[in-house]
Amino acid sequence: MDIFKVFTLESAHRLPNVPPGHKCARLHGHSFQVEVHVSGTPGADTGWIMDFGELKAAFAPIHAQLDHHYLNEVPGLENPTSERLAMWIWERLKPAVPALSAIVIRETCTSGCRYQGPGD
Ligand SMILES: Nc1nc2c(c(=O)[nH]1)N=C([C@H](O)[C@H](O)COP(=O)(O)OP(=O)(O)OP(=O)(O)O)CN2
Ligand SMILES: [Zn+2]
Repeated sequence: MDIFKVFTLESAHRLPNVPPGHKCARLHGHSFQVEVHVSGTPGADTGWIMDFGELKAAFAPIHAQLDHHYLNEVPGLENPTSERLAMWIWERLKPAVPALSAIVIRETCTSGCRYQGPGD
């Protein structure tokens, strides 16, 4: 089984490595939706895999680093595609949430990515 919690990031970015004339080379912003998935078996007493509140607390420092920030200026996110953002979040959240199983980024209503860890 897997549980998930959704976080929203209001962030600006531009993509520095796109071909000349590409619209994403220009500075623009998104309401990124970040789905954090955690897998496991519900505890016999708790009935849950992990408290959603604990997940929110683990994500809080990441949210603080990204929300209302220019992502290109965040170390490690110089080319902030959805794919890079998903991997960046995974690397920082995994130590606090070992059962982390996927990071899903929704960059727009129609575009996004899903990352399930190294090798994916
Ligand atoms: N594989 C990726 N492709 C693109 C990324 C990305 O992160 N990974 N990012 C962008 C841009 O940041 C852009 O803001 C989003 O692109 P797009 O889906 O083309 O946005 P639209 O709002 O124009 O989408 P439509 O629903 O088709 O209007 C570009 N590519
Ligand atoms: Zn964009």
